[in-house]
Amino acid sequence: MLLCAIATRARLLGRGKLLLPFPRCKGIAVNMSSSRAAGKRLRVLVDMDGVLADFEGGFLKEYRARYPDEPFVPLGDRRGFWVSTQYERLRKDLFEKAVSIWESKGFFMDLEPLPGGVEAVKEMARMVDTDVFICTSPIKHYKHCPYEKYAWVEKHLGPDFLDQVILTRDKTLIAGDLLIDDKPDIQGVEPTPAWEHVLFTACHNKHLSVAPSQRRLLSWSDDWRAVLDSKRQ
Ligand SMILES: O=c1ccn([C@@H]2O[C@H](COP(=O)(O)O)[C@@H](O)[C@H]2O)c(=O)[nH]1
Ligand SMILES: [Mg+2]
Repeated sequence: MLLCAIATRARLLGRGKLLLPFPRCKGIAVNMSSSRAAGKRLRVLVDMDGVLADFEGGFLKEYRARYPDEPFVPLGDRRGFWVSTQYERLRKDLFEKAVSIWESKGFFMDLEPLPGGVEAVKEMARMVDTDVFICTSPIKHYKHCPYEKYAWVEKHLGPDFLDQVILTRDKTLIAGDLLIDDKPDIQGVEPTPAWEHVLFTACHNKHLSVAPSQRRLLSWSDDWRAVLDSKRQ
């Protein structure tokens, strides 16, 4: 109620910022960027690995360079989200070898952008009434990964985009209208996340049949603009 009253009396400033009109609050900006507060803004959460950055391709290239004599899984044979689990099935000790690749310095930084992803996110960010965030899970071996994820965003999307980065190991806690993500089952402590999960097609999930209610984005050449429009009121 109090917030409503404040919001009604406040003057809207630019992108979701309210400047309180009360003398004692002069100059205090309150962040009202949530779609609920602003009424009609669309909030899109975009995953990074497997959606913007080529995790699978980068992994296979590095793994083959480091372990040229070991068996490997061609991208066409990838099944299941966890690379490490499939390698472990190939041979037990390959689990650790797989993990050693993404725990290495430079792995996340050097991932190639997936075709069209950076351009799509930049375009989304320019759309009216649209907020876009990069929502990505860091690995627990935190020495390089979190830093390099920020560095990747700065390099490919620009320094202004650093404000839009959300690092979390539980995406169910993040509020948004859409989550574009290649992981088929996104679970966490929140049983009913606010977002609709749009499954981004990747080598490991392309064989899965999805529930009739679930939507897929086949690539960034697919009609992502229509998916966003379908969520606008
Ligand atoms: O076998 C694997 C494959 C990937 N990972 C890590 O999981 C996250 C996935 O993040 P998303 O935000 O869901 O894309 C990423 O940090 C990978 O490095 C893993 O731990 N094991
Ligand atoms: Mg992913």
